[in-house]
Amino acid sequence: MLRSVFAVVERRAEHAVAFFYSHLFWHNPGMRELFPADLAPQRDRLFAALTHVVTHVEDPGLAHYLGQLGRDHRKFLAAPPLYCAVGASLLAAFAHTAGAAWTIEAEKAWTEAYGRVADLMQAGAAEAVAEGEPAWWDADVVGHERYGDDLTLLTLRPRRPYPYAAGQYVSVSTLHLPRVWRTYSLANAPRPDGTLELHVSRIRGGLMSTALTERLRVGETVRLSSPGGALTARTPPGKPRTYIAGGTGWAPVRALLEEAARDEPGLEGRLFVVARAKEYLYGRADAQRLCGLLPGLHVTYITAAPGRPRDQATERLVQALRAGVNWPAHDVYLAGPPGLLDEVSEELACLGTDPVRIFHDRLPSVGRFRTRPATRAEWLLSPPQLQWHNPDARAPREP
Ligand SMILES: NC(=O)C1=CN([C@@H]2O[C@H](COP(=O)(O)OP(=O)(O)OC[C@H]3O[C@@H](n4cnc5c(N)ncnc54)[C@H](O)[C@@H]3O)[C@@H](O)[C@H]2O)C=CC1
Repeated sequence: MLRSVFAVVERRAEHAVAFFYSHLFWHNPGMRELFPADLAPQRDRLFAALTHVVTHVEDPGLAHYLGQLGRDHRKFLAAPPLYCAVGASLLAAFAHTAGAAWTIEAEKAWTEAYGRVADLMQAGAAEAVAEGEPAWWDADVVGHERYGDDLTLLTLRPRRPYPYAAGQYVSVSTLHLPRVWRTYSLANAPRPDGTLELHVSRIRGGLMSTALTERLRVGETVRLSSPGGALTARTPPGKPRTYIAGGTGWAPVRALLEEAARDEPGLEGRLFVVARAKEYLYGRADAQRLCGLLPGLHVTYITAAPGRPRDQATERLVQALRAGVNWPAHDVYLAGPPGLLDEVSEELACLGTDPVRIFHDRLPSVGRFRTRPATRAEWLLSPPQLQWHNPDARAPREP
């Protein structure tokens, strides 16, 4: 029942989301200020979350997932009245959009489902409060280094201990863009002094990357969410592995290598560092240093040929991967732009790497939100990619 109604609503997602926010803010004008000025990215997150729920209804892990989501939603100042108001507006949007599929049974099923979702999220939030976990971590900007026009290395010092594992990412918010949160990979393994490094690539039209590059200054404070991400898997000792970093995807790979240099300096593997051009290989010196500490790691740098488009570097990378041997034995850690992740994952699967041993996160690209497909044909031709901060991977996972 839940899925059949959602299938109809999802096909009219643009319309449903527009109706949902209009309904919410019309009936609760005070709640507008809880949301960012630009609601476009929100609509994808809302449907990403709903899609996750309806596709995992029978999954026993769903309750845990919703608990984590509730914990994480504290950074949006989500309190019980918001959960009630969102539920009412969501059901109104479904009723408006689902047409003949919105029967009495459908309304009952969705009302119960939303109630359960809201209860689990609020229970997760209450648990976090009881454990003393903050809604967000304030962190002081202690370093702001520019590399060329587009790249900034930020060093942050959280004001209280920030627990995370190498390879994870964090949502960041700054007062320059109230209520906007964007994900960035943490570029270092936990350090004794608690400082964190983020690599920010300025994206054309990207609000947050531009604010962090152009407007943020040393001495200011940013907010950090709890960490998330799938690069917390670890390869069993002795198993070979490959790290592939595209652009600022170097950040989480650097963190993983830092950890490996400390815990497993004898590891055998390959490292590919890919950038659009030579001057964008900002991690080269660091990669050399880490490879010095990891003598079994063989590094290859790949850039596009001068004057060629940046994606040519990916073609070159794919050729280099094809020249490698023994792919079925390797675990692969992959980070970079979504296009690179797709091409490389596909290629590695062809080369024999077990797809469940290819670890990557899909961080949302700022400024590239497309309209969602509205018809079955559009879905088929251009399936939506669900991209959002997934907090459901906090603790380091066992391999
Ligand atoms: N944990 C992760 O996976 C991380 C992912 N990112 C993602 O990286 C992107 C920003 O990175 P930049 O440094 O600006 O990278 P970039 O735009 O300079 O790209 C670096 C390389 O990635 C490849 N690439 C880019 N777009 C591609 C496409 N559509 N198809 C095939 N290959 C493509 C190209 O080889 C390019 O030279 C954002 O999308 C961000 O979300 C950034 C940091 C961490």
